[in-house]
Amino acid sequence: MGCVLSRPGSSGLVSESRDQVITRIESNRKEANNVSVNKTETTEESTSVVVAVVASTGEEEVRNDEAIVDHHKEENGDTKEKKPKGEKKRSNKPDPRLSNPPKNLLGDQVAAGWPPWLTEVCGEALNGWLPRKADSFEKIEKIGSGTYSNVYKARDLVTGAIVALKKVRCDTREQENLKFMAREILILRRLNHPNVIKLEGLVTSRMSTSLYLVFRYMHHDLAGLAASPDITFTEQQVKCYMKQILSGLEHCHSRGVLHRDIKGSNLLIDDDGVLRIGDFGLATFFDASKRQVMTTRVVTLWYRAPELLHGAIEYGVGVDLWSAGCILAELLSGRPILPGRNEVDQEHRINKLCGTPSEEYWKKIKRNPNLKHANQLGKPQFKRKVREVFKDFSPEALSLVDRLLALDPVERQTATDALMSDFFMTEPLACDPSELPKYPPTKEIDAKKRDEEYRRQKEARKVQGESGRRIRPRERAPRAMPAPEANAENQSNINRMRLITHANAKSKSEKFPPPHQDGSLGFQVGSSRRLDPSEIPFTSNSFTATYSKEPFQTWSGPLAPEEPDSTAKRMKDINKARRKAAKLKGKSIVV
Ligand SMILES: Nc1ncnc2c1ncn2[C@@H]1O[C@H](COP(=O)(O)OP(=O)(O)OP(=O)(O)O)[C@@H](O)[C@H]1O
Repeated sequence: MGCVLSRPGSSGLVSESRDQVITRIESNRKEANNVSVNKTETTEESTSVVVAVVASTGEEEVRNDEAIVDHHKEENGDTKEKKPKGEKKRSNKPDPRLSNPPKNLLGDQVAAGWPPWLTEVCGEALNGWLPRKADSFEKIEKIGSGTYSNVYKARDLVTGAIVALKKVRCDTREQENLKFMAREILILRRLNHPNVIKLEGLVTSRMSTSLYLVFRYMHHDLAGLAASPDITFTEQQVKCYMKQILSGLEHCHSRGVLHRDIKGSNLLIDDDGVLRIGDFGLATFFDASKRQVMTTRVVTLWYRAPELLHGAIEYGVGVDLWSAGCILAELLSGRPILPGRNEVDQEHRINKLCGTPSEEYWKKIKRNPNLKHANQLGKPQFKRKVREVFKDFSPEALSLVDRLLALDPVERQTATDALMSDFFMTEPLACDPSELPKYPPTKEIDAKKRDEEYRRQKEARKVQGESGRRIRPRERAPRAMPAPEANAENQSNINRMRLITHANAKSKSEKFPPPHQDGSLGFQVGSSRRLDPSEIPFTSNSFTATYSKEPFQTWSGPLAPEEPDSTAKRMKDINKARRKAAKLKGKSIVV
């Protein structure tokens, strides 16, 4: 790439001046327009791109050594750029539905170093940015693994900052996948709030098919902290976390974004106690004033609102508030409150806790008329028991939990209303994030590593003929565990469904602990007894309920990267799994 200048006094990122960018763009425009999406990585670019394949943690990764350029021309989500004189004014009006940006803008972006496939799917989200190059970061270790991404801790060699690099799988043949990745980027660029993870930049190059999202490094996630046997939260700390979650949600909702996957492992926390909502992979734009049909296949099962389980295709902020209510009750009680094994079980648990939905409720929710819905007639009737089950919570906490877990989404009100509730206004007030304890690393992946190490040691002992059973630390006092993953609308979730199906043939679409592995819920491994919320010994003041001494397992996603696969094959797998599940359940399922 052409001239690269450092900008003194900036955040340390290396950038070009506007004139240089314009000159370079003009001189490269012709060449850029000839760049084809299908060119191979080894094609030589006039802008001195060197492509190297490096081995890292067993997987092959494409690393490009293109010149480093990246700057945020706008810190506050303002993507407007001044146009050179004489150039026709283009409308950069944001398009939530990712409609095509003007062709000449795409050309400029390719010239600026973005790969054409990326400009095609999310040109608008790239506005005002230039790509960072991969060799301006040094990978330290793998810290997370999601359905369609691997996350690495890395050092930004330009600024020295420690960052998280989320490597997303970008198969340019899979348009659906690209579309959802693009939506995540676009949404992240619209958001700017201390309690929402900020997309700091993108690492790619014109000829690259890989893409890294750069985020501030976050040391913990709430699922990891909550699952740690050594950590108990005080009410002040719970308030502090909840305040941050709700403030982040308030911002998302005010910008027309529904997160649709609020759960502990997506609530990232740094060493200063600041919580940021992360993983916008299932998020979507919404407009409360318009009717908008959306998928119900969102939100991890345990945190999924009843209207989604009931097939509502029109919904709003209530889905995130329900999840927030589940988290609040979980933090106060020390364990997940609605750990369903599948959708039917989840609905049943909700009914037992929140009461059977009324006729009014069914009239209100807008369900997909083309889908078969379970007949509600003849189902067991339950009375709402939220106030009984959580009777040990403080009155203010109970009142907020009761409101957030309302069956009618309208009654859940808004994040702003929740923030104004007595829970946050009465003593003990939320502590400041900086007053939260400094915790050792407690991510889900750390728990998984501990489990792997334990298994390795156990194997080694077996080989040595040692018979005595030692108790590993997490067996001593297991608490809330990270939840199973949701399935969802996008390809990544279709992939997820495939993996889940492989993991548990009985599962129609979810990954959940099978009965014999339900030790996490307070019962022995080997027991198939279900835990009813009413059986949980909740304590509101000490948050130190007694827990099972049995080992537990995390179920929040495969650690191994997925194999490349074709959409057709995936769909075949999914349909096969669905048929199998239907057979097992003895009824037909609408595919
Ligand atoms: N900014 C960050 N700092 C530190 N760790 C992070 C950061 N972002 C993500 N992680 C870790 O990586 C994991 C996976 O990230 P993320 O949830 O964004 O990916 P995903 O592919 O969408 O995952 P999933 O399939 O679970 O939804 C997280 O659970 C978290 O532990």
